[in-house]
Amino acid sequence: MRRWNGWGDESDHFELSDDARDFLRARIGDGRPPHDATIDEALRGVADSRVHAAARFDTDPRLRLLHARGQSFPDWVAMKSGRFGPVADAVARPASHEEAADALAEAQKLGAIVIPYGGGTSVVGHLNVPVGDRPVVNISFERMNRLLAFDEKSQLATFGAGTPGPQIEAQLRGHGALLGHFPQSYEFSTIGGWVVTRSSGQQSLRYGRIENLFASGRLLTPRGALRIGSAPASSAGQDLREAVLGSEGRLGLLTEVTARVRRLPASEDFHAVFFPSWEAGVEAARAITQAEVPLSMLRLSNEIETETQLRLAGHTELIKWLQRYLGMRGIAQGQCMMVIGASGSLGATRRMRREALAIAKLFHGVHVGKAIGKSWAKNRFRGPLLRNALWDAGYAADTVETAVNWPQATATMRAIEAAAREVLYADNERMHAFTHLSHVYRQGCSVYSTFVFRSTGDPDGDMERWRRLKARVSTAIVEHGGTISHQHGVGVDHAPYLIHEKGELGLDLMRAMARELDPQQMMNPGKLFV
Ligand SMILES: Cc1cc2nc3c(=O)[nH]c(=O)nc-3n(C[C@H](O)[C@H](O)[C@H](O)COP(=O)(O)OP(=O)(O)OC[C@H]3O[C@@H](n4cnc5c(N)ncnc54)[C@H](O)[C@@H]3O)c2cc1C
Repeated sequence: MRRWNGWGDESDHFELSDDARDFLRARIGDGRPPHDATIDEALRGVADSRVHAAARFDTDPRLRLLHARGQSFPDWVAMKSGRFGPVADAVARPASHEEAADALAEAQKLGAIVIPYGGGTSVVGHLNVPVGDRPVVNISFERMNRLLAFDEKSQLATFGAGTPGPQIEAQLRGHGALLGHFPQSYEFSTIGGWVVTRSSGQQSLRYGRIENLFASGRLLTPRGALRIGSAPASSAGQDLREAVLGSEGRLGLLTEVTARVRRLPASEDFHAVFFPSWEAGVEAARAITQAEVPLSMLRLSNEIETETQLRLAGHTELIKWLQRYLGMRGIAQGQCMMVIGASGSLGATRRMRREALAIAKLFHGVHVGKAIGKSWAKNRFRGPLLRNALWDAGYAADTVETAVNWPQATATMRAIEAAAREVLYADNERMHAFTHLSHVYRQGCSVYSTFVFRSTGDPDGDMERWRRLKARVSTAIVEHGGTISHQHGVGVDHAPYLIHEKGELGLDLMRAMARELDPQQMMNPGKLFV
């Protein structure tokens, strides 16, 4: 069963080894283990529903609670403390496009606000329930989780919008196909959620971001249904798929998604390369990308992330061997790890790897073989479980991400980390901040930073710290010309910064589109823009 107040399945744990605990203690001090609320305590805070249970809506308090939050830092503090804040008055769980249309019509009759719910993995407050006089309902897509159509010749697959990653790939495998969209939240996030948040998977270098995979879909707006996209390409005016991508539930319910799929690759492998410095690694990443080596992924960790990953992974013997080997090859302090992935036919995979490694060598990259890459691939969806273990040990964690042009990559990374560290100086506390580049483009790359700090032991104290952190790092991002989000979307947490990239007129255009399709402003108000 999925954890109600954390990440992952309840049976799935990521233990912090003694070495990992020592490492954190040395970096930021002893953690302060929290006192978490039980679900019964949390349920006591759920207000009575303001709507009567109706054909499509269930008012069960537990169900409402389980749909009330995502995975952002404020969501975690709310779930862990049991102080959820407002929850929706009812939840509908349609099993088809038609049932979703009925639920939307019923919500309209109730004069309710609708918050669409995919997998609940939002990390920016997309699912927050607003306070106000209007009732609020969740329309959740968890029952719309099937492959509905498969067009072998066109390589198109249509899914119910609530289909999560593993179910997508399992159903496609039977047709010898794959989608190849692997966000780290893959186990729980859904294809509908991916489209409306403009998600990016770990192997987007080969498979593309969700905007490249989204061929067409069905959108139920309060003003009626829209079919979007279909032809392989079109010059017939503006592409309405672009309006749906990133719409964050503001335009309506995306009920079905037709995605461009591929044949399953015959071979796939991941290799690790170590660089003597971050700067060498970034230049190698840029050179490999601009040489258009068709890798499936490339991820470069900075010095601190490299050390943190190796220490928290707990493979003591492998790491000793690695350090001896790297030492002999002249790589010691400041080492940065790059993981590259290649997928395709056996021959193509080998060729890509050879080409990438040859370029890496020009920047003094040392190839250390498959073991680390293999372990990264095996554990790539397990990383977020660490957040549970950190929390239990008294440490809080959060992340930010952006994308910038290549010349800004290093300065942005350093500025984000410096801003995060400065936040805690006033409290006489230390921040453990580390970064990687994981999505690379010819023009630039994403920059993804993680922060670990000691919990204050008090939900209000943690939130106060987080607000300062979020404000400082978001400001550092916009000052460096970065987007406020490369992959997580806007929600409420990033909304104040959207103006920097869209401008007033651009925001007006977005608001106008929502007004046109949703005149009663019932669809997820307060998210993306106000
Ligand atoms: C541990 C972790 C790792 C993550 N890693 C990545 C990553 O690698 N890449 C990445 O891109 N993101 C990542 N995310 C962020 C998150 O998974 C994505 O934003 C994801 O796309 C959200 O999908 P979801 O189905 O969970 O949507 P939800 O969280 O349920 O909803 C997100 C927003 O979409 C709306 N929505 C959802 N479904 C529909 C629908 N069918 N119609 C209309 N509106 C809808 C909701 O109203 C809400 O506004 C991560 C999150 C976590 C917690």
